[in-house]
Order: sequence, then C-alpha cells, then structure tokens
Amino acid sequence: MAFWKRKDTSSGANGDFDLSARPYAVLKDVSLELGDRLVLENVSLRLCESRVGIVGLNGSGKSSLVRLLNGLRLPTSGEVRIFGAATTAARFELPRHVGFVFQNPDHQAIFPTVEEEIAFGLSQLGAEKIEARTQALAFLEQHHCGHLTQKPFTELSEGQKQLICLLAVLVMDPKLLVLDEPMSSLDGLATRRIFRKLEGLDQKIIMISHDLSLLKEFDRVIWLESGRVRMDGVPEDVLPAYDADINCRAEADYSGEVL
Ligand SMILES: Nc1ncnc2c1ncn2[C@@H]1O[C@H](COP(=O)(O)OP(=O)(O)OP(=O)(O)O)[C@@H](O)[C@H]1O
Repeated sequence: MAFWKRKDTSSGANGDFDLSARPYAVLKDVSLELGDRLVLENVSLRLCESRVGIVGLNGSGKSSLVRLLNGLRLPTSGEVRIFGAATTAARFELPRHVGFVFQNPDHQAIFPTVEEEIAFGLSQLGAEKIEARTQALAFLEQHHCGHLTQKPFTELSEGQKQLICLLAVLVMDPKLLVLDEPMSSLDGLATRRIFRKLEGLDQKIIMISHDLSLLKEFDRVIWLESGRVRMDGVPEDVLPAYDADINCRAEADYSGEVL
C-alpha cells in the first residue's frame, strides 16, 4: 500500500497540484508555534528559483521552515502552497512531489537493509517487488554504492547513511528536493560527489547548510534569524552579510558583550 495517492492531483478544495506552477512554493504570512514557542513568525516567501539556500544560526527555525514544505508540519497561521496546492489540503500527497532528506538519517530510514530502503521508494511509485529490487540494485551501482546493497542500515557510517538517504529520495524523482544539511557528515570526496550530483539535477532544490561555500553558486539565499527572515537575496549579498554577523557575534562573545 502506498503512503500517498498515485496520481498527480489531489482532490478537495485548494489541494490540486500544478507541477509547472511558478512560484512553486508560496508562504503567506506563516507563523508556527511548537509547544509554547513561536518558532516562525510572519514569514512570507515566493520561491521560483532552481536553487535556494537557507542559512541561520542554530535554533533560528530553518528545519521548522522546511518541514512546512512537505507537510511534516502545518502552519499555526498563514498558508503554505506547494505547486499550487495548500499543504493543509494536500498533506498526504506532498511526499510524492517533495523529496525530503532529513538532517539525521536515523529519522528517515525505516528498513533494515540499504537495498530495501531504496526499493521502497520504487514500490511506492508502483513497481512490483522484484522489479523494485532490480531497479534499486542498478541505481545503487550507478551511484557507486553497489558494495553497500546488502548492508544493514545500522552498520553504515554516518556519511554512508546520509548518502543512502539522499539516494532513497532521488530514486523517486520528486519535482522538489528539500535537503536539511544533507552533507554534514560526509567527507570531502563524498561531499563533492553528491554536490556534483545535485548540481546536475533538473529538480528544484531547497537546501539548508552551515557550509556557506556550498551555497555560493545558488540562485538565492534566505537568512533566518529567530524565526524571521533577516535577509533574502543573491548569495553574493547574503552570505558575506551573514558571515560578518557571525564574526561580529564571536567578537562580542570574546569581549564579553552580548548581541
Ligand atoms: N517539537 C518542538 N517543540 C518545541 N520547540 C521546538 C520543537 N522543535 C523545535 N523547537 C524549537 O524551535 C526553534 C527552531 O528549531 P529548528 O530545529 O527549526 O532550528 P534550526 O535553525 O533548524 O536549528 P539547527 O541549525 O540547530 O538545526 C528552536 O528554538 C527549537 O528549540
């Protein structure tokens, strides 16, 4: 049984997908409360760009923001539309179109072996069991991971886990990829390999990263601070400003000032 309906449109008011929608993601005056915390406050964004980066200090609301994009969280107020569909109405169809790679691979993987993890996505798309397995093996080979096929997920290194989680999403060919620090545990070679892979993809990509060098070639970078958008623009403007702010805070720490 699939987690989502195997069709490109959902039924119900405001829940219809238009996969060519531009902007592909719209947040209208979105606030999000978690427990007694206001985690996001009046965030409005219209995303059309192919590559969008999100930066911000720990706890600024980045993961919470991207979780709104695939329906893992629903806004407390305001509205989120993805490919034209309101996430409240299309929550259960969203994973078909929005591939989400978690910051922590252990929060994503659900199957004992690598092969099963990859084959699952294919069976969600309608492949029979044997067909899904064959395609999963070929996909793993194609991405230099054939040697991991029968490995238990729990026995992978952290970097290998991140790689498999990314592949498990890519194999489903979603229109939008949302990546929450997908390379934080990868070595330099694996980071470069994955980054090259990402660069070549047709999908729209929204990626959180603390490694600012990865976002230099992106089309747009959004800087979150305390649940609000502090700056939004091209990387050449936003990244140096964010970096300068970090330096300023570090200096203030050193001199005993509080910012
Ligand atoms: N389930 C929850 N209940 C209450 N507060 C939460 C919950 N999840 C997150 N928060 C709070 O929301 C704020 C934003 O968290 P979030 O994980 O979105 O930040 P982040 O920018 O992704 O941080 P990091 O860079 O450390 O991953 C934090 O103050 C966090 O403590």
